[in-house]
Amino acid sequence: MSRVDSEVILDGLEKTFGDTTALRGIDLELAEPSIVGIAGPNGSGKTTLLRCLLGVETPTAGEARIDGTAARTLGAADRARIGYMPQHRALYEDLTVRENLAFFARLYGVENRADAIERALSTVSLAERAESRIASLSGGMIRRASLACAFVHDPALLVLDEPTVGLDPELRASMWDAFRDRRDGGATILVSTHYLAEASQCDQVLFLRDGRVLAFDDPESHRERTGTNSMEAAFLALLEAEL
Ligand SMILES: Nc1ncnc2c1ncn2[C@@H]1O[C@H](COP(=O)(O)OP(=O)(O)OP(=O)(O)O)[C@@H](O)[C@H]1O
Repeated sequence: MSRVDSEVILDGLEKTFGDTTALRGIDLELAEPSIVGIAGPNGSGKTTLLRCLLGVETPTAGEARIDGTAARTLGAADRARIGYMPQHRALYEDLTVRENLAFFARLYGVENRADAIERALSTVSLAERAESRIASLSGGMIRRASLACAFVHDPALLVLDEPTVGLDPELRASMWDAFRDRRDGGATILVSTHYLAEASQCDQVLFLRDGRVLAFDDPESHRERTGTNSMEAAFLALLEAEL
């Protein structure tokens, strides 16, 4: 599949749920393939930001655009260029890993499905369990299967909501290798995390707090600007500077 880089724009994105304000005016522009971490404490707005970007949540004000198209008006062809791994399980538990992958490949109109499925299985090192039903897998294997389903159509934009939560260090490292592979192949990857140490593996990190952008930069610049030597310390310094 020939791929054109994906352009992502968040323009004054605001979202309220009743009395709760989840996003308070988020601006972001991404034009180059990169891994962008969305980091912040529980409830800071990470999932809401990603859901607005995907068009499954309608912003109260502002707009998210992918390649110039407002997220809430994305059509089937636009969606076929996007891969999404939600925070919660979204696979068919009674189907095998391979059957789930075949379902998503068909949904996205992948032409050479058998090859695409093998590639996705090997990316997440799950080929040996391809014929296992999802319900019989460990939590870590299910997360890898979810990631494979988000990858199977070789999307230009990948949106991953806490993809490594609950995984052991070895599995996490292999997931990050898979993200870098995709980035090197031209994809833009937005990945939310509340593990700040992990955020240092991103090309750029957007720190969120209470629905606001505290800072957006590459990890080294975050550390330099705050005079710290870890992402946790950088985030704490940014929080203190705000108080
Ligand atoms: N559908 C909803 N209805 C009401 N409030 C919501 C809804 N979705 C999110 N919120 C609220 O919006 C705020 C941001 O939530 P969000 O899930 O985006 O945060 P998060 O940074 O992803 O959190 P976590 O790290 O816990 O996943 C929270 O106060 C949350 O309770």
